[in-house]
Amino acid sequence: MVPAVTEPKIDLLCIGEPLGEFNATRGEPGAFQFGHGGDTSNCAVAAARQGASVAYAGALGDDSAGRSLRGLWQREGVDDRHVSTHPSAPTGLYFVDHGPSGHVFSYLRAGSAASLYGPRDLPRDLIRSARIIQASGISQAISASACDAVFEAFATAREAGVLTAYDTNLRLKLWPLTRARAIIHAACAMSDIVLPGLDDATQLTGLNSPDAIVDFYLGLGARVVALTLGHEGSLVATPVRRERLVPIKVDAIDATGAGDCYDGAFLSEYIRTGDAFAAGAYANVAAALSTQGYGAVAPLPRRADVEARMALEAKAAQ
Ligand SMILES: O=C(O)C(=O)C[C@H](O)[C@H](O)COP(=O)(O)O
Repeated sequence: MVPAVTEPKIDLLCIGEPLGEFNATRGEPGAFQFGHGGDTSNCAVAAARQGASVAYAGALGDDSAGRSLRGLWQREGVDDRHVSTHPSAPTGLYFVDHGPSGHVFSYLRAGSAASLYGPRDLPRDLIRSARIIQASGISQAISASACDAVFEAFATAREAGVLTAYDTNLRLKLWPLTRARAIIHAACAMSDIVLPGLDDATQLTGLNSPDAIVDFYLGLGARVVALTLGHEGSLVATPVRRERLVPIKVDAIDATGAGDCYDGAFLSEYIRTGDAFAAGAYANVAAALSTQGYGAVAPLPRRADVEARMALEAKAAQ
C-alpha cells in the first residue's frame, strides 16, 4: 500500500548535483567569477523564476560553496529542506573556460557530497506529492549510488502517477559512452518527458537527423520529446504531432546553462498549460535570453522578461 502523502503539492522536484562555478572572465587571464551551476539546480532555479513551486533533492558539503548554493535557493524560493549537508565530503565545483568552439567545463567533483547520495536519502513523500520529477544523465554519472537514486526516484514517481522528466546531458568526462548510453536510455524508458540536446543525442543514438532522434526517444515510451538544436531552436514532438520551433536572435556571450534553462522553462510552462508546444515556444525564448550573460544562473530570465520578448516577437511577425 502506498502511504498517505503528507507533503503539500509542488510543481517540480529536481534531483542531482549542485556545483560551485568558477567562470573564466574574458580579457583577464587567470581570473574567475564565482557563481552557481549543476544542471538540475540550474533547471530548478529557471523553473522558479518562471513562477513554478520547486524543490531540490541532493547533498552539499559543509563549506562556502554549499552555503552559497543554499543562499541562492533561499533567494530564489527553491525549497532546500531535502538537501543534506555532509560533514566531511565537499560540494562539487567546476570551471568554465571559453574556447573558440564555446564553453569547456573542468570538474572538481569526485567524492563530492552529492556523489555519496543514494536511494535511502530520497524524500519519497515529496516525490509522490510533486507534479514532475526531473533528473539527468549527470545526476546518474556521478556515482553508482546516485545513479540508483534516480532510478528509484523515477520508479516511485511512476507508481504514484507523477510525471518524470529526463535531460540526457551527456558528460564523457564523467563516464564512458557505452555505460552512459545504457543508463541514460534505461532512464529515458522510465521518462514521460525526454529533453535531449542534439550533440548528446547524436552520440547516444548514432542518428543525425532531428526527426529520427525524436522518433527514437518516442519509441522508448516518452509522451513528449523536446530536442534542443542549439542556435537553431528546438524540435518538440508527441506521438501524434511535431513542431520545429525557430530561435529568436540574441547576442549570445555564454551558453553555459542554456539547456538547463530550456528544461526549467519548458517544465514550468508544461505544468501551467499542459501544452508541450506552447512550453517549447516559451522555453526557446527563455533559453536564448539566458545566453546574454556569464554563468549558468545569473542570466536566467524571469517570466516577465520572457513574456516581454515573446510579445515583441509576435508584434514583429505581424
Ligand atoms: O556539467 C555539469 O556537470 C554541470 O552540471 C555544470 C553546468 O552547470 C551544466 O552542465 C550546464 O549545462 P548546459 O545547460 O548543458 O550548458
